[in-house]
Amino acid sequence: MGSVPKKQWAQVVEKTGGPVVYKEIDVQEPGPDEVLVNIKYSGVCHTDLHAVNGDWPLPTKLPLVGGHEGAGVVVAKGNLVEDIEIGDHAGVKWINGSCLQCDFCQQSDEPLCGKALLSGYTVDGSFQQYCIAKAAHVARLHKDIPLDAVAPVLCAGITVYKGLKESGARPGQSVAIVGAGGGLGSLAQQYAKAMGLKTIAIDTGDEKKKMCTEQLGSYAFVDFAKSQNVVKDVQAATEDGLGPHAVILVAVNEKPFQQAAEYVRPRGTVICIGLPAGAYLKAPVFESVIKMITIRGSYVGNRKDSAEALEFFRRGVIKAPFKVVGLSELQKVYDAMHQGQIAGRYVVDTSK
Ligand SMILES: NC(=O)c1ccc[n+]([C@@H]2O[C@H](COP(=O)([O-])OP(=O)(O)OC[C@H]3O[C@@H](n4cnc5c(N)ncnc54)[C@H](O)[C@@H]3O)[C@@H](O)[C@H]2O)c1
Ligand SMILES: [Zn+2]
Ligand SMILES: [Zn+2]
Repeated sequence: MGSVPKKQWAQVVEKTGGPVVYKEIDVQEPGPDEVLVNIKYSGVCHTDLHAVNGDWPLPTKLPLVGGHEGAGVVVAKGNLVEDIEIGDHAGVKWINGSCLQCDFCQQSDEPLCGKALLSGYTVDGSFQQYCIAKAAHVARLHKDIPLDAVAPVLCAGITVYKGLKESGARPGQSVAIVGAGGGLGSLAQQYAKAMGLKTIAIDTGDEKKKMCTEQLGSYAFVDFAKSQNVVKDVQAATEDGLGPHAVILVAVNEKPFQQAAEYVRPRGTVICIGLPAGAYLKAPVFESVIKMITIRGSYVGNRKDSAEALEFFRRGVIKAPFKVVGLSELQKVYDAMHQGQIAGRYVVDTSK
């Protein structure tokens, strides 16, 4: 493997509940259809915190190296890999690999593949310096793309871009982004803007309000913690008071999943993306029927969605705030995320 070291630094979940342990571990060798990516930067997604806490009905591998927004350079590849070269820039996504043969893979619904490998969940992810992924699934990154800024696009960006497409919202229409101040939410506002949509941001606190309205392009902000009536306030924020055409739910609490159907516009669509632990969706049957509301789930994106979302970013129309800290400080990022204190995204630099 040439210049690839035998040992590397990683953040390891040794037991569910954490904390993560920063330590030296072995570098693995890629299999025949895999590449080894020298991760330079990795975004920290709330999913990584769900994985540490073990709060989803899907067990993680243990010990686990989390992370699934890894941007870096290909340093080794298996002998079956022909369309990506050593030295190319690549991104490790949530979908680390899929069978490419099943009903879903054949129809490019790779996230639905029953054999999908999940980076930082069922296989080791990007919170290490050298990460393995299936060559078919690593994102191809142009060399003019900065590896720190692009990291959050590899999950958050792809996911919200896909969710906006699934919503069917058209240019000129309005979309409520619920959880707008977080990683997915901040990128959702930027993708929506680039797609010609108007956004209403819903989250809490002055820092997030300022970011959403002054930096990310939302024309209105509803503070869910201060509002006496979120449903009324969201509807009132639309021009005719009838509510937004679509709602993108990226919040980490159950409440908004039980409110969105009430304020979405007749004929509107509620897209569920956030995955709060143990939560249930709720919608009034009467209003949902007579308003002809659609409620649907949206789960990351396929390879084409990923390439499209990355192309928006490469063109310079997506700019979301992020802060860089060393990989060694990952636990501090989790603590802040747990408190809901992060506006935008944290990205870890694997060299420190
Ligand atoms: N479906 C998918 O494919 C997919 C992909 C990636 C992440 N996710 C999930 O999306 C969620 C968000 O991830 P993230 O990394 O953006 O998290 P984050 O912690 O960066 O942001 C979550 C935001 O939700 C806000 N929030 C909490 N309660 C709220 C409420 N009642 N109303 C409005 N906003 C509220 C928080 O203040 C925070 O700003 C997580 O559950 C994550 O696992 C899903
Ligand atoms: Zn993610
Ligand atoms: Zn498959």
